[in-house]
Amino acid sequence: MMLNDKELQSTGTDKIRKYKLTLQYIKRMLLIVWSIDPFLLCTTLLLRISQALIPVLQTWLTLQLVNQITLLLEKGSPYILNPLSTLLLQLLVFMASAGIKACDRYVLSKLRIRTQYHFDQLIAEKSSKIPLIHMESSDYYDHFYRISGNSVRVINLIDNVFSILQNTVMLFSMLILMAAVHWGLALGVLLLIIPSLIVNITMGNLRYRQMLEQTPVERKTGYLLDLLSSRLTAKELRSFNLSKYFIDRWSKLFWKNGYEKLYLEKKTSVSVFVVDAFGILVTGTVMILLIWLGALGKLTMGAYVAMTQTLTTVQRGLEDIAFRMAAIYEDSLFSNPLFTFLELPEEDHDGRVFSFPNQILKGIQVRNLSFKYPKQNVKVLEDVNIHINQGEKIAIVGENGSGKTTLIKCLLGLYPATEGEILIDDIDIRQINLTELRNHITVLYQDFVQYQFSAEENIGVGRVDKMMDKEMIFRAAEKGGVLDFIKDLKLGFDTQLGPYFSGGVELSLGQWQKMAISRAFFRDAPIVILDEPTAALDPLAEAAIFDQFMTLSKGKTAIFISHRLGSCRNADRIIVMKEGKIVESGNHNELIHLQGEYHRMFQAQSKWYVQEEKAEFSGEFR
Ligand SMILES: Nc1ncnc2c1ncn2[C@@H]1O[C@H](COP(=O)(O)OP(=O)(O)OP(=O)(O)O)[C@@H](O)[C@H]1O
Repeated sequence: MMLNDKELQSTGTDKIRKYKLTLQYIKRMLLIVWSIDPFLLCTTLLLRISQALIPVLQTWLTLQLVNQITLLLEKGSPYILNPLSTLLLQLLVFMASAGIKACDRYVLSKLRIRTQYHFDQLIAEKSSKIPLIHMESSDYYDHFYRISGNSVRVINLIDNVFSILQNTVMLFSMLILMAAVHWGLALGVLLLIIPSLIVNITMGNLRYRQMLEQTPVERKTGYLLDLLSSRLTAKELRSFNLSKYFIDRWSKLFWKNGYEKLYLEKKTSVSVFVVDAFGILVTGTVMILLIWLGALGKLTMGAYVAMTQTLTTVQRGLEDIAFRMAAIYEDSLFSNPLFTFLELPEEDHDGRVFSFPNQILKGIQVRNLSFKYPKQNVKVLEDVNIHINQGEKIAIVGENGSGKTTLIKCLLGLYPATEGEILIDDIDIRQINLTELRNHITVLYQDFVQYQFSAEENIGVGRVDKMMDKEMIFRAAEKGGVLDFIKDLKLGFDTQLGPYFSGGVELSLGQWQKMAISRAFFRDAPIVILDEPTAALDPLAEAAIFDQFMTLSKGKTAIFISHRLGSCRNADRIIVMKEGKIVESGNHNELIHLQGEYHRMFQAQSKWYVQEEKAEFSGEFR
């Protein structure tokens, strides 16, 4: 059962339930680590128990050694053999202890790396399966921020559980030894644990609540730092003299959280001091008890030395237990977002019982489609109806924000329709196998990815199963218009692109776009969608790319979005969108004759070109 953030903030109201949940988390984590490597887990357990028995053995040897040395001092050299053999034994125990510690360190490191791999893999897989619509909300990014780096807490938790076990075994053996001398000694050291435990658990709780509250501001400070250091923003920041403005904003946010953190640290430091002072008083009382026992003649020299040594060891062990118990509590709280994240709903594969049609016959039908973004009241798409025939080339045009990209994302099944449906050959896309649906559509977004990989991989990722087919990559590069420039690169298709990694060659935005277009050609799917991927190309290059797409996508259904209406003239049909609705539909000539929205936009654009032409003739542009 998962604990949500609100529940966690209600401290004091439901503590028992929270501690029960902590135990559940521990159990869950132990089971996960057990599933990762049971052998390593058992080895760690054995090593910790062995380590736990060393201090009692050492204390007993110290007791013997001091008594033997006292005897040697009193009676002379015939008594030398006993202390020498005890000393030798003690050295051997030290050696064994060092060996066990070294093994434990290595085994734990191995377990740590394997656990981190396991969780990072789970997080990566989960992230790739979360429906895109969830990623449109800031809640997702707050959540993701909270879990980043927290997978390491899982192994910390295991380490802490085992250390507590080790210390408990050690303490019991030591307490037995102390109680054998006097019961008051054992009682005194037991008193040390309680305040330390309370303070550490309370502070852990406060730190967790602070982390939850501070996440949004913390993310903003991170974002501002990224803006200040990123290559993508460097140009604009310098040109607009924005650095000081952003540094000031970052500084304010940093200190907002910084002061809150410092306040908590101050509270923690005061509490720790109070606990330490109490510890000193208890230790002092126990030491007085020892001296009193000495005065009564109930303590040998060896027992006195051993007891003071025991006192330090026990005190350290108790402090360690208190600290680790609090750490476990804190780690389990921090693991809560991790487990919640791993339980987020994934893209729905249920009910997707249909395969993608082998051959599309009836085309794509959008029926009464409406769509709202999460937490928004306004419909971004409203009652959209389109029928796209198999092999038809459709252009979608409209002003910024009219809903073109959102419509495409609905068509791809990336956003679920709020109302209405989308059918391919009469099959609702919500019922088509998701992998097949994606495999049959090539889509090129306006914000396509500039992969910092080789030129060959940049094209190859369009279709991973055909990535090794160099001939096919070559042809895709040719179609996308990048072949000549790739040939000119020093290492040809093997050249690393982008400036992020060593030896990388940066491309112009237009060249990156052509790489992305080649990738789309390489994918070779029956439905092709281009969401304004040619914006960085000059008008001639854009027209050429669209014409080439038209020719090369013969027999395929193609949908493309462009703001340059000249590029859409050759489309079979142009769909005009305005404020989330389809307001006009027809070919170029029909829409021009209609004298409506398309005509208005076309006139505005052509006027611009005509004016430019006139200006050039009259020398205004020189
Ligand atoms: N993640 C989001 N959350 C809320 N609203 C959004 C989100 N993304 C887009 N919108 C809104 O949806 C509307 C349609 O956006 P969309 O990106 O589909 O328009 P578009 O026609 O493709 O615009 P452009 O031509 O500028 O690319 C806009 O009003 C936009 O503000």
